Amino acid sequence: MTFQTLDDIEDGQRVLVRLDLNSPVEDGDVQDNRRFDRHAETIRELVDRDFEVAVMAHQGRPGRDDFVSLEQHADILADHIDSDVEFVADTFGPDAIHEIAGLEAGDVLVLENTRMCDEELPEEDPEVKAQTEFVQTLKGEFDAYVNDAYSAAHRSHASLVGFPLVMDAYAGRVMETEYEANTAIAEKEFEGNVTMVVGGTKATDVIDVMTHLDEKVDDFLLGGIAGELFLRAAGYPVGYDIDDADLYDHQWEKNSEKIESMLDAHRDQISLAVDLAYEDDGSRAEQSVDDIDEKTVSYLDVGSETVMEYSPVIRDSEAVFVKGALGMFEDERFSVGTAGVLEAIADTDCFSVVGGGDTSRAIEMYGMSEDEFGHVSIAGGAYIRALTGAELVGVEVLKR
Ligand SMILES: Nc1ncnc2c1ncn2[C@@H]1O[C@H](COP(=O)(O)OP(=O)(O)OP(=O)(O)O)[C@@H](O)[C@H]1O
Ligand SMILES: O=C(O)[C@H](O)COP(=O)(O)O
Repeated sequence: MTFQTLDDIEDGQRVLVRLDLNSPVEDGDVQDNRRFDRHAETIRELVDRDFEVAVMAHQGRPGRDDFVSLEQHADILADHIDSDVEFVADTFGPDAIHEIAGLEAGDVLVLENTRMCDEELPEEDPEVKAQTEFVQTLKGEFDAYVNDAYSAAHRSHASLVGFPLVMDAYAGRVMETEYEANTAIAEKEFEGNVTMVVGGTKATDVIDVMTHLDEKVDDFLLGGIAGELFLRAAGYPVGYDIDDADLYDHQWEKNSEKIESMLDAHRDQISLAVDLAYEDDGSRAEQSVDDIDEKTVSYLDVGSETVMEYSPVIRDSEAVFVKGALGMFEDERFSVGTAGVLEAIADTDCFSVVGGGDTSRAIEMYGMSEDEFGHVSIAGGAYIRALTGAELVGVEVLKR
């Protein structure tokens, strides 16, 4: 192991712990998900070992609907560790310092959303982040820093990269497990076919992964919003915003050239949806992409014919990686694509990895279990960067 872990720290210290509790927020309600479950193991261990624990985490980004307080996260975490968790609506000001001072052995306190602190977000070098007032103030309150937020480790934000430069720093259990699994996967060689299912909402992530893995992956099966943008590049009248939606056009402007050249260079490797699903009078309806003359509805899933085409490719693969959902699976009507490919993977004995904070939620939601997959990562962006062999800044600073 290249960094210190919880095996290397003496019990009973005052620790500042960075988790990634970034979650889907529906109508203001934070949705419980696998991230709580995983991080609870780290926190439970710290509680059992009499540490005094203050938790830092982020939620959403300023300006977005999911940029909310961590008050609900503290309650959800309390359920997962089956013990009290206090919350303070302050990141590093006098209220936070007061609550931190009152911590006793086995106590857990969640500090307010780190992204409510101005010094957290701009991506800057770890050396710059280490000198912020945020880091300099909190470091004096603790004996050590623990980073468990592997899924945010691709961000050079103060709470992730500043503290390890000025404090004793350790990797939490999630950091350790995800790092080992994802690094091993990146180094693995496969003799048979390797397939990657790519979807979700983030076109840049999808292009990145396709660009870096085009030699390792034999077949890319596309869906989701990213898949629609590829259909647009292939000449279909889909993949642009209608009504007030803001999902496609800005991503198209940023990425169209890359998508077009990717499609040109790798047409044989890339499978696009042959049909798409939309809402019609409250029900699911499907349409072949060849029959779409003009986009008049929002497509929320790939169609059943697409799943029938993708499933045999998965069955014939030695390894399958998933990043991003093929549709808006949170609504059961539009879960056919995502649940269909996940079931096809679960039914074969291929090596499989499912990544993405949101996407991995579909596993239990549709009656499958984590054991049916090789590795289920709670990371999205960090997972695909790791697969491409890229270093994660939050991990690198822990190694120093
Ligand atoms: N056609 C679609 N319209 C609207 N939403 C879609 C569509 N297809 C997929 N999605 C959404 O994509 C989301 C998952 O993909 P996304 O890439 O955003 O997250 P992720 O894979 O969990 O990764 P990360 O952890 O980086 O957020 C799901 O919440 C799903 O609802
Ligand atoms: O949910 C994630 O993928 C991580 O928490 C990083 O969040 P961000 O993409 O908003 O930086």
